[in-house]
Amino acid sequence: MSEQDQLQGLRVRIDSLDEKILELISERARCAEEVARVKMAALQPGEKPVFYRPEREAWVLKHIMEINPGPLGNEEVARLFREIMSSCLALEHPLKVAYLGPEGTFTQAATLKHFGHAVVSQPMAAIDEVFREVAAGAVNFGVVPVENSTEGAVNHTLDSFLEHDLVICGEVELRIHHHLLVGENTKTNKLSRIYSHAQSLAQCRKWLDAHYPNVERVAVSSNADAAKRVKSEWSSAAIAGDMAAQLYGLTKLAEKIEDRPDNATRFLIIGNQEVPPTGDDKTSIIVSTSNKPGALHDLLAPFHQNGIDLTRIETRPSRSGKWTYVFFIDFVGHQQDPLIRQVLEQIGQKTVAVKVLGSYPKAVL
Ligand SMILES: O=C(O)C(=O)C[C@]1(C(=O)O)C=C[C@@H](O)C=C1
Repeated sequence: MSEQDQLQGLRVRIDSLDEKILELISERARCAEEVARVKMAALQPGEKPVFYRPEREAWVLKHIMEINPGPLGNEEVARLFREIMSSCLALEHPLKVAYLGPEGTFTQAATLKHFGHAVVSQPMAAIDEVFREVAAGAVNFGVVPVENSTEGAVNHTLDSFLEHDLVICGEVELRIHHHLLVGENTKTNKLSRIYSHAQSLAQCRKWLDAHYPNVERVAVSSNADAAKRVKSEWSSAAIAGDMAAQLYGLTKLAEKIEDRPDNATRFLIIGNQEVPPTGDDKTSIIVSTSNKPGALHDLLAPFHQNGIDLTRIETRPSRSGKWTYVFFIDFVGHQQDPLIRQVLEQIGQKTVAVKVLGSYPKAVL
């Protein structure tokens, strides 16, 4: 059989499979519409419907990865189902999500990775604004960066939790690849400035020392802002990611220039909704202790005694007194698990105050 005939035969098969896939996706979407009707019908007077169910979404994605027969990889199939669910949810009720902008930031990429492309995403100028939009009910959820594997905690986010009463509903992790970007008119042999966010400059410090030791490094409010400036300046370059490069039509002079190849940032989804357990959850708490010797040891002992995995501990000034501190602690488990309840009670007896920021499914994608 000629190549042409073979291709013709395979394409006929693909067309027929696409039609079946479309039929099944449409049937799934009709099911989601039915789910929305059931949720609405079950509402008590004054109760608001909850369309977005992070615990269910985590289960669906994990299940798909478990039964994936290949040849597509697990991440690839999960990404496809992520988008199908995103569209189904938009049929039920379009979600509004605020993120740390401007457009083209890694936080926008994290938002789309977590919620899919069918959400209505709104860029905010600062982390605190994301918190305020969610608290005011202007959006359903917010997405903010909380820690980077190279540079550590994002203090603005931690501090905002001290000022707002919001719940952590999820987490998402994003591999961060930085590129050196230039515009069409950039004279690449005459670079005098490299713009980027301070954290990104820090994440590429060694690479910059080796390749551009004498070029001024200018910290700006975001990587997307850096990319925007470069468009109109012939002697500047920016360090930013793929989304910003695409958005501003820049080309890569050098790719993946981050000093650590495993550079990743963790983002939190903030909202007003408590998330039920999935069996594979994390919990985040804020604790303030008295300022006396052994206080931190007393605080951590119940975790150790009960075999609970701490995944992170961070200290910040409490803002309510000089030299007093609060601890942000993340650990494995859900606040409704009996063992975790017991640990939280024990901690409550030993500390000045404990506040649970939320229990949420571990990042799946
Ligand atoms: O199971 C639900 O509660 C749904 O609303 C359906 C569905 C889905 O498409 O599978 C859609 C949105 C939710 O966030 C979770 C799952």
